[in-house]
Amino acid sequence: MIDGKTIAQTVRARAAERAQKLAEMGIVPGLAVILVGEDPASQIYVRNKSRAAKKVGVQSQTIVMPVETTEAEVLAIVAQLNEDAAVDAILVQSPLPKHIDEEKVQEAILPSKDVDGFHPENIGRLFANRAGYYPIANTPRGVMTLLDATQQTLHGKQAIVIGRSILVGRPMFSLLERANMTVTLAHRHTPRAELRRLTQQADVVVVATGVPGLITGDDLKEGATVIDVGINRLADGSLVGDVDFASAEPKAAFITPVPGGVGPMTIATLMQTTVELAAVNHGVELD
Ligand SMILES: NC(=O)C1=CN([C@@H]2O[C@H](COP(=O)(O)OP(=O)(O)OC[C@H]3O[C@@H](n4cnc5c(N)ncnc54)[C@H](OP(=O)(O)O)[C@@H]3O)[C@@H](O)[C@H]2O)C=CC1
Ligand SMILES: Nc1nc(=O)c2c([nH]1)NC[C@@H]1CN(c3ccc(C(=O)N[C@@H](CCC(=O)O)C(=O)O)cc3)C=[N+]21
Repeated sequence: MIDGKTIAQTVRARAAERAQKLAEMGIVPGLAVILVGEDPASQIYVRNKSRAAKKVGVQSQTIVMPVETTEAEVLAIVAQLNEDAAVDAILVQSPLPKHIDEEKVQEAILPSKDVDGFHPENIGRLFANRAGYYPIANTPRGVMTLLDATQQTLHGKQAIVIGRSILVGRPMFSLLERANMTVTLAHRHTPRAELRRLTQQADVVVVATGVPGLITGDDLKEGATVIDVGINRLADGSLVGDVDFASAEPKAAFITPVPGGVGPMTIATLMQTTVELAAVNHGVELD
């Protein structure tokens, strides 16, 4: 079992240390989160994020807007936060209500404050494997930290990423490719039988679809590493991932639970990125 909570704690402690260093220079890392409407996964995220920010020494504010908010109103808030020197990092919760063009909002955020790494400029840098600092989406970045913690060799091995969103799947693909893995990117058009054939060959399986129980033990190779990104709230109120944990766990060498796996890592990595952006934006070099 990959203990996301413990690894997240280590990342958070390191972020707190760096935030402390910045505080000594009079710099308090600032994070602004915009939440429009009510998405269950986003609400969990917002709640846990505020708690973590307090512990790390990040000044966080959450701007909650009703579901009928217009695109112009969201863009106006983004413009205001872009100008605000106390804000180093801006996060607009995804998904936005359907009447708002999400891409337009993502492109309105200054690339230097783009804590999700959604801006095409930052995505392009990641995809092109550019050197230098730029923000990378926190969930896939956190997954790389979890994989690191398993201390296995990734290069030359096979990985499959299921799901291709800009939030998880696409940056995950780039990061695994950057680790010199051979990566397959699967999605809704991947035929079920083919998906199974591909996952059965993979050393690392990352599932980010929002489909509970999509991957079971029968889909996996013996000794695979299974990363379950999915967060699904069932009718009975329980929280489950996209992997059928009971059947997958005996087959896997390493597996992340839900809750307690990727979720806490996302939060910790968000704190890490916020502190990094604060340093970069103030021209401070952190060790
Ligand atoms: N733990 C964490 O920190 C985080 C968890 N999440 C969770 O991860 C999940 C995915 O999030 P996100 O990427 O934003 O979701 P999206 O809905 O944006 O994307 C889902 C992706 O899964 C693919 N997909 C859907 N159904 C299937 C299927 N049956 N077979 C293969 N592929 C499929 C879709 O394919 P197509 O492109 O063809 O439509 C799409 O690419 C959600 O449960 C979300 O709540 C998200 C972010 C962080
Ligand atoms: N712009 C944007 N960036 C995101 O990164 C983003 C987003 N929008 N929209 C929603 C999804 C979802 N997401 C989660 C992060 C952490 C937990 C989390 O903390 N999970 C814990 C908590 C469980 C609980 O509290 O019950 C766990 O899995 O153990 C959940 C969900 C980030 N997302």
